[in-house]
Amino acid sequence: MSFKVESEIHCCGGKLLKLSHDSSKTGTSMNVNVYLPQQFYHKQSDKIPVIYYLSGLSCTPQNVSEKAFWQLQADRFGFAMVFPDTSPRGEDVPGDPANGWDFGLGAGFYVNATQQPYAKNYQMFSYIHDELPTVLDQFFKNPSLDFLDNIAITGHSMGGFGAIAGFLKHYSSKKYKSCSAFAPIVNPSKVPWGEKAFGGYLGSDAAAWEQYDPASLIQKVQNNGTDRILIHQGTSDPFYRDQLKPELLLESVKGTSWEGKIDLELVEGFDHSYFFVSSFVPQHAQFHAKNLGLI
Ligand SMILES: N[C@@H](CCC(=O)N[C@@H](CSC=O)C(=O)NCC(=O)O)C(=O)O
Repeated sequence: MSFKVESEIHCCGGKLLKLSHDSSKTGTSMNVNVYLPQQFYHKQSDKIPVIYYLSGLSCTPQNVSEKAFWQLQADRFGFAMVFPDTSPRGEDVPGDPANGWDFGLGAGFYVNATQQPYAKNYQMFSYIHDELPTVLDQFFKNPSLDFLDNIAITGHSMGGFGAIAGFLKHYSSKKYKSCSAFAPIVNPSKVPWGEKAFGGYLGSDAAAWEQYDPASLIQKVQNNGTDRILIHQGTSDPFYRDQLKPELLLESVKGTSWEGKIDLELVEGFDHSYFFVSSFVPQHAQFHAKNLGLI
């Protein structure tokens, strides 16, 4: 499995690599950006952990690379960042019949579609959590970079959903050392964006939806330790009350081992944009750096 290096850009103290590769899971070429921090180039670290950042609806890997300022934090703590794309793309990849931006191209929702015509390409869960880390590890073949073991996951909006779902679905194997999210869709089965995506990709079977819905998943996994999930949500986010509803996650964990372990920070006046995301990236970086053993 080989990546094409589309460009290599000096950024902060390290480099942003814009890569593409043929994915066996999606059957398409996939774009992914990787930031390697200054510690990688100056050999200040033995093993550099990786944070996977899942972007939101309509995004490519460029939005976060250009507007979230993760690179400064990566240099500060010594982790690398992986910014995957949000869906398969290409002329033969089916999109939204309604031509919306909340389904189809740019809106893969990080699930494995079971419904036609999406099942062939929209295998984003397997792509993100299995194929991508493996092929990155094989491509870089560098013992200083840890794409597989000491890793964390975060994301924004649809990507916040994808991060929490992926973290919880792999919780028994502790695949991800920590999880955080910016304005995530926490209960997709109950909101319009999620109903449209799950209906289209997974069909009408409620059990299939529950398999990915953080508000259901979290009730089935036992938190025996000190794990916490960090979430920031802007109070002026236009999607807060209809699509995101972070309070539903707090409700769902009442009486479970996760009660009191979801740190939901409501931040007054912030919206849904990358002005919001970038404002709280330093806090999320510190949270993950601690869980990844960097501080
Ligand atoms: N493209 C749409 C706006 C869609 C939008 O707001 N997307 C958010 C994520 S929403 C949840 O998943 C986003 O991150 N946009 C990218 C950005 O750079 O801000 C439109 O044009 O209205």
